[in-house]
Amino acid sequence: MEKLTPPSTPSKRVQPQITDIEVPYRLLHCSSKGDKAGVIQELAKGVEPNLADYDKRTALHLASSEGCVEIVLLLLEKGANVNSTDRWGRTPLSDARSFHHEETCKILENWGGMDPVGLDSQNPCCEIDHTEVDMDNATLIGEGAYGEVYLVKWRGTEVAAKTIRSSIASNPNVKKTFLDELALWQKLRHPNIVQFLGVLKHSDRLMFLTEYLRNGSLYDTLKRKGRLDSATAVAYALDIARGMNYLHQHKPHAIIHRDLTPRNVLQDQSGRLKVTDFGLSKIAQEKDALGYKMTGGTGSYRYMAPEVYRRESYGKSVDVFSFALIVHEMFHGGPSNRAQAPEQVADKRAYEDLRPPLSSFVYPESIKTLLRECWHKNPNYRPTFEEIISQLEIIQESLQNTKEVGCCGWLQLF
Ligand SMILES: Nc1ncnc2c1ncn2[C@@H]1O[C@H](COP(=O)(O)OP(=O)(O)OP(=O)(O)O)[C@@H](O)[C@H]1O
Repeated sequence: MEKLTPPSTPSKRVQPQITDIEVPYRLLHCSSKGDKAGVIQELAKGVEPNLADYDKRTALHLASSEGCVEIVLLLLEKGANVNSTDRWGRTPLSDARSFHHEETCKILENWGGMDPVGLDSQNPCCEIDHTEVDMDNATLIGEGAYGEVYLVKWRGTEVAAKTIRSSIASNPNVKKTFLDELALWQKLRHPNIVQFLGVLKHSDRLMFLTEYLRNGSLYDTLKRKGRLDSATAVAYALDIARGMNYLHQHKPHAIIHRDLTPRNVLQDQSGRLKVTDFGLSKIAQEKDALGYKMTGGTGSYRYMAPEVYRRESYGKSVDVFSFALIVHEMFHGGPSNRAQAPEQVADKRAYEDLRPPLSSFVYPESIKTLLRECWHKNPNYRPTFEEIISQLEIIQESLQNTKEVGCCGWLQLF
């Protein structure tokens, strides 16, 4: 399976970077472990109390999540920003509330702490009574990195039931993160986003329901059909881009998928594509034996943006990079470098700037230009999904015009 949980033995080229960044991050590690002496030591060395990790999580976020009252007080006294927000717009108070650390909440509130995502953390996931789901007649659809997926009937309607392995769900923090992600997912409504329905209550396993998409994943389609014709590929690309644009424009903070792959794009009966499983890659970031792991690595290697592989800070454009590789596969009929191990592919992309080939026969010029922009090594040069949608709409129109003109080969128009 090519799913990346942070590699235990990262590539040699990654190693020196980790060593470099791990030193100041001891403050974060000690804060999450409740090691007050360690925190005092780090602060005495001059480590900045507002130091944040790749997800912009500070020592105060971590101590608040764990309810380490003394460390929270210490950090505040040393100048930690009580309202620093992480990548998902969460403050230390949001975290303390999520884990019901009442005393910590009071301290943070006294210091002026606010909780901008309060509604998220107080609005639990929609719950479905497990007796309403007919598990006796469930059909196994498939299995992914997180668990099995079944086709079941809920109130007489066919839906997909996704189970989460007990090895993952048994960790209370991971479970909490997971339920928070689902609570966010349940608020989303978009034709190109798989609809979340609810989490099962009183079930012996952690399980949630989504709409059932009977045509399976884009991965299955490409395996079955191979290369797609240009009109279909562009229509599919537009579906994905529209779903992703909705996630990236989400307020108050953007939702980054971080694991956009052909397996996470499903097709409904009418042929429309929908994006699924966003945010779930977060639960792959389990804590290491020391209690805190400094890593940027989540998602599947084959579609991973170079900055994620190199464990640098990253933003929404990591999804644009993955999107480009998916579009490439639609024209190509699958990954171009199937024979190579996914991690090796990611390594070469990250350190040798290698990208899949763009043969002139298969790829219209306009698509080539778009792909080069989307997988640009500099994340700042990659277009937003809004810009991608505009470009794809123009390409789609040109394709339609070409069809109407009929006699000329469509390649001439690009
Ligand atoms: N809502 C759904 N409707 C229909 N089929 C689904 C649905 N969700 C998942 N599947 C199918 O179930 C299988 C397993 O899906 P799952 O999302 O668990 O893993 P994956 O996406 O294949 O891999 P990974 O977990 O590594 O991302 C896939 O073949 C997928 O097509």
